[in-house]
Amino acid sequence: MSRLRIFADDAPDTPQFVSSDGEDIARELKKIGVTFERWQASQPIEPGATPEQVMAAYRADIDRLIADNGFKTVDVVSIAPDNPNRAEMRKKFLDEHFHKEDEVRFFVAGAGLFTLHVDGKVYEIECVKNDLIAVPDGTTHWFDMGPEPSFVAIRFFTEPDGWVGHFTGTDIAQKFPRYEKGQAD
Ligand SMILES: CSCCC(=O)/C(O)=C/O
Ligand SMILES: [Fe+2]
Ligand code: NI
Repeated sequence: MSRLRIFADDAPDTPQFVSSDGEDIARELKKIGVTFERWQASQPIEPGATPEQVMAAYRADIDRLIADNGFKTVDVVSIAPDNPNRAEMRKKFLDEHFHKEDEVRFFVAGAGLFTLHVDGKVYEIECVKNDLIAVPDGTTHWFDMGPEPSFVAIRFFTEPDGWVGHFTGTDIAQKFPRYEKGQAD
């Protein structure tokens, strides 16, 4: 089940808000310009499936999102717990950064932890299969797939270069909870 926790950015031990209700999560995130929707990831995909398999299975959803939003690039992050590069892949997103475009991700299997840092608050979102999240450009955040990652996410980019992260150099991400779970579905 997806879950949102909201903290003050100087109080990582004390969440001010906790909910796994989809409408609660969408309402709270809308206040900071984030879209959160639960879709239907209808095609069975296993973490570790190839990008080609994922793209083929979700072609209709991908084409609709591209047509509606003008995305220029689509890719897939698909990782199973036994991936030999998992520690390196996890590290890539663990520190606070932002993007110069919206971050649009559709989880079609497994789970991961997005944490957003906005106006003195920290929004920790466990995203699971079926969740679509769109984070506005410039929002500082980090993402933890956990020590035994297990998820598949389709990523949509408006820039032709795909994923480009701008790191802020802060240590805030190290003060907030990491993702200790693997699979959530
Ligand atoms: C959930 S997809 C992998 C993480 C990612 O693309 C990103 O931008 C994290 O901040
Ligand atoms: Fe990101
Ligand atoms: Ni990022």
